[in-house]
This record gives sequence, structure tokens and C-alpha cells, in this order.
Amino acid sequence: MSYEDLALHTDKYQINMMYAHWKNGTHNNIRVFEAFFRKNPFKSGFAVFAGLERIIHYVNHLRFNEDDIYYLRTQEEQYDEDFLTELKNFQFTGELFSVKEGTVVFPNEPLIRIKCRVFEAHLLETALLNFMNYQTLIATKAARIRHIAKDDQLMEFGTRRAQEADAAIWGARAAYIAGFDATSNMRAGKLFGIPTKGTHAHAWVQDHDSEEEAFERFAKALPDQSILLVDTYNTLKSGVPNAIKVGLKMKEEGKSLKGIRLDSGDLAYFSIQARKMLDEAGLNDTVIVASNDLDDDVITDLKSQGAKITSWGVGTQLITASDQPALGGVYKVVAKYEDGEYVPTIKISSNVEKITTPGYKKVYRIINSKGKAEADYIAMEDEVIPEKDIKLFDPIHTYKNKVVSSFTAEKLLQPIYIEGKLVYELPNLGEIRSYHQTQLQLFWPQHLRRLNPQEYFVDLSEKVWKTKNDLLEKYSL
Ligand SMILES: Nc1ncnc2c1ncn2[C@@H]1O[C@H](COP(=O)(O)OP(=O)(O)OP(=O)(O)O)[C@@H](O)[C@H]1O
Ligand SMILES: O=P(O)(O)OC[C@H]1O[C@H](OP(=O)(O)OP(=O)(O)O)[C@H](O)[C@@H]1O
Ligand SMILES: O=C(O)c1cccnc1
Repeated sequence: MSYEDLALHTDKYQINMMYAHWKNGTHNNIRVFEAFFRKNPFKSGFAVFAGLERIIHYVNHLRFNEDDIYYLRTQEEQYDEDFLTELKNFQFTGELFSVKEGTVVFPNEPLIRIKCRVFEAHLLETALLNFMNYQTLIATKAARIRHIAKDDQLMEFGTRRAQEADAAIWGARAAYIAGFDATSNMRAGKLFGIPTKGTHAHAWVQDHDSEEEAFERFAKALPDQSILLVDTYNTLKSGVPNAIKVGLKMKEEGKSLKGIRLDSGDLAYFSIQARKMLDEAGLNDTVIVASNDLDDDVITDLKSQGAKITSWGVGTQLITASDQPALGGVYKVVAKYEDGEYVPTIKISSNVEKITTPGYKKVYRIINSKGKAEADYIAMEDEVIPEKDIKLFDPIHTYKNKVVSSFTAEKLLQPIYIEGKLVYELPNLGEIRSYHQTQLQLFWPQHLRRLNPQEYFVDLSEKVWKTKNDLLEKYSL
């Protein structure tokens, strides 16, 4: 893959803060920032973390080139030349921890933690959130679709409606992580190794004198991908009968018609009728593929109507996350590193949800003796958590608590960069996809269901909880 120069892929206020720090001589102060989101998207009970690989590409290639420096000079004459020289020598020198792609994650837990010079931390914020927010959103939407599609085939068809080229390919990758089987985007296939699949468009049928001829020629050219689009003229009166004629000829030649695709009309009714017609003709192995503005809601409904569709092409609604077009992930400072110590900092808000959780922290997934996740548990980085009898309590209603006696505590944040050096071995996409499946096994179905899922708890250690409350008290006016 070729890498773009993304140093200026940031908000101007980040460069302004970098400048002001530099001017005041505070740019080398070490700070800890965390990226997290406050609310699950799509009223889901969870999200699926994605975006780390792109973040790693970004950090690895994070340099200001001559053009960038020239541009900055033209934009702000107050930027001192020595500051621009400092930018020329910029590289990430800090520490970055992250959860792995494919991890099932929840609101208000750190997904990425950065400890570095404040100068670097500011520059990274915008790009890092841009990648994490979009890819996590699409992976979560894809997981919801996979959840209801069960074992059916899912194909990602979104490129033509995606918010430009980057969204198309990284969205295809996020969808694959969360359980889609293939993408129609050949570039995504090439870059990431995602299996590619495709049928044909109406234009193919319209380009021939008859629908039957169109089907025959397509099937002859590509017997292994013979999925015929049957709705150009009349689905049940011409499309399906013509596909059956071709299917029977293929059968005589020892081949098989792989499928038909429905792309309009009542997909439940058409699929039920088409299934009958195909079965009566002995084409029991020919599958029915559907497309047309599908999403998890429509697929759920179609299944409840007994639709005979076993393969789904999903485009627009997935790639644009149309029922919630953004994940509100944020990046907040949580600690200052001063005189060898981490000093927790807090952001107070009248909106309780927006109050941050202070401190240089780590997060564990507490897994009980039955192999199920009980809660996530946020502790200070230097805290030693109990080996048994861990007390989990609701941070607001602390009387709601329980003790889990026997458990394993899995660390969610993995070291990615230490002192600016990449220490993480990037898994391949297949490994990420399988890891996501094993993640889902950890959770009870009530947390994973699509509608009104039960909340999964993200709890604080007593030390973190006390630190937060002490700071709240200190700053309460
Ligand atoms: N039986 C069904 N139950 C619920 N939703 C359905 C059913 N059949 C199709 N749909 C969905 O209803 C919507 C129909 O949209 P629309 O009216 O644009 O499609 P259409 O009638 O097939 O026309 P077009 O040719 O413009 O695609 C699509 O999202 C489709 O997936
Ligand atoms: O509906 P989506 O989930 O985005 O899936 C991709 C859609 O793209 C194609 O349609 P096309 O671009 O030719 O337009 P049309 O079928 O809407 O006319 C295809 O036939 C699907 O309907
Ligand atoms: O292969 C297909 O059928 C396809 C691909 C992209 C968009 N619509 C359909």
C-alpha cells in the first residue's frame, strides 16, 4: 500500500496548541490521553473496535514534508521559523496502547491510551479519532447485520454510495472483521486480502436482445460465478423462468447455476415464489441472493416473513451507517506526568456523562469460571488487582455490587508503541476476524441482542473511583 502524507490531516487548533506550548516552553511536558466513546451506536449493547491498523500506518509515516511546512508558513505568519523547524523534525516518540481490532468494547472504557509529549498528543487526536470512529462504527453495524443473518452469506456492496474512496475500502475491511464474507470492492480485496464476489448489473441484461441470451452468455463466460439478476423486466414471469432455462442447460453440461439475485419488489414474496420454481425445476442448489437497500432491520423483517434468501448484498445502509452516521468517540487528557508521578486530571461537566475518569489507567475484562465476561474493570496502571474475590460495583449507585470469586482478568490494552518504537506485530485480517468471533463467545446473549440489550458493566476500581470523586469534590463550586 502507498501511504499518503497525513501530517496535516488535523484540525488547525491542534497546530495552534502545539505552537502555544512551544512558545511557552511546555511542549515537552508528558501527558496521558485516552480515546473512548460514551454511547454505543445504533442502540446496540456493544461496539466492535476497528481502526488500529490505519492508526499504525498513520503514526509510522507521521512526518511534515517541505510542502506541509511551506503551507503552514502561508497560513499563519505568527508561526515562528524555529517552530516550523521543530515540526520538520517531528516524529512520534511516545507510548501508545490500544485494544485489538475486533475486540467487543463498551462505552467509557479507554480504547487507545497515549502517553507522550503534549506536542505530539495534540497532533494525533484528530486523525486517530477519524480512523477509530468511522471503522468502529462500520464494524459495529456489520456485526449487527451478521447477528441476524446467522449463517447466511453476507457481501459488502457499498462502494458506490460510500463517503468517498477511503471510506469504501476501510469500511469494507471493518465489515469483514465483523463477519461479512466478501466485498465487491476489488481494491479492498487486493489491499487487505478480503475475498471478492460479484454478480452482474441490469446493464448486462439490457445490452442483449433477450434476457435469456444475456443469462446464457454470462453463465457461459463465468459458470463459477453464475448469479443472474432476474428483475430487469418481470421477476417471476421472465427473470426466474429464463434463469431456470439456463440453469437446466448448465446442469446438462455438468455445471450448476450458482444463484439468482433479486434487487427490487417484495423480496419475501419473490424469494418464496422463486424458491418454489427453482426447486420444482430441480435446481435446489441454486441460491437466492437479495439486494436493495438492505440493513439489519429489513433483513430481520424478511426473515420473519419466511423469505428464502440465503445470501445478502448490503451496500448503502452499511457503508454509510445510515441510521447513525457517526460514532462520538472522544480523546481526553487524563493525567499529567510530573516529577516522576502521574497526576490525574478531570474534565467536569454539568452533563454527568461528559465527566471524564481521571488517571493513567488500564482496563481488564473479568471472565468468570464459566468463561463468560462479567464486567470490564478499569484500574490505575500501577494497581495490583485482586487474584480472587474482586468487588464490582456500580460507580453511581455503589450499593449495587457483587463479588466475583474465581475469574481471569484479561488486559484489553496492548502495547503498540513504546518510546516511539512499534512493538506490536500486526495480525493478518483473517486472525482479526477469528479473534472477533472468539470475543463474541465471551458474552451472554442478552448483551449481544439487537433490541433493548442488557447493559454490560464497565466498572472502576476503588482507587479510580475515589480519585474521580476526590477531584469532583475539589472542583465542585
Ligand atoms: N417483504 C419486504 N418486507 C420489508 N421490506 C422489504 C420487503 N421487500 C423489499 N423490502 C425493502 O423495501 C425497500 C423497497 O424500496 P423501493 O420501494 O425503493 O424498492 P423497489 O420497490 O424494489 O423499487 P426499485 O426498483 O426502485 O428498487 C427496500 O429497502 C427493500 O429492501
Ligand atoms: O442497495 P444497496 O444496499 O446500496 O446495494 C447495492 C445496490 O447497488 C446496485 O444498485 P444500483 O447502484 O444499480 O442502483 P439501484 O438498484 O438502486 O437502481 C445493486 O443492484 C444494489 O441494489
Ligand atoms: O455484484 C453485485 O451484484 C453488486 C456489486 C455492487 C453493487 N451492487 C451489486
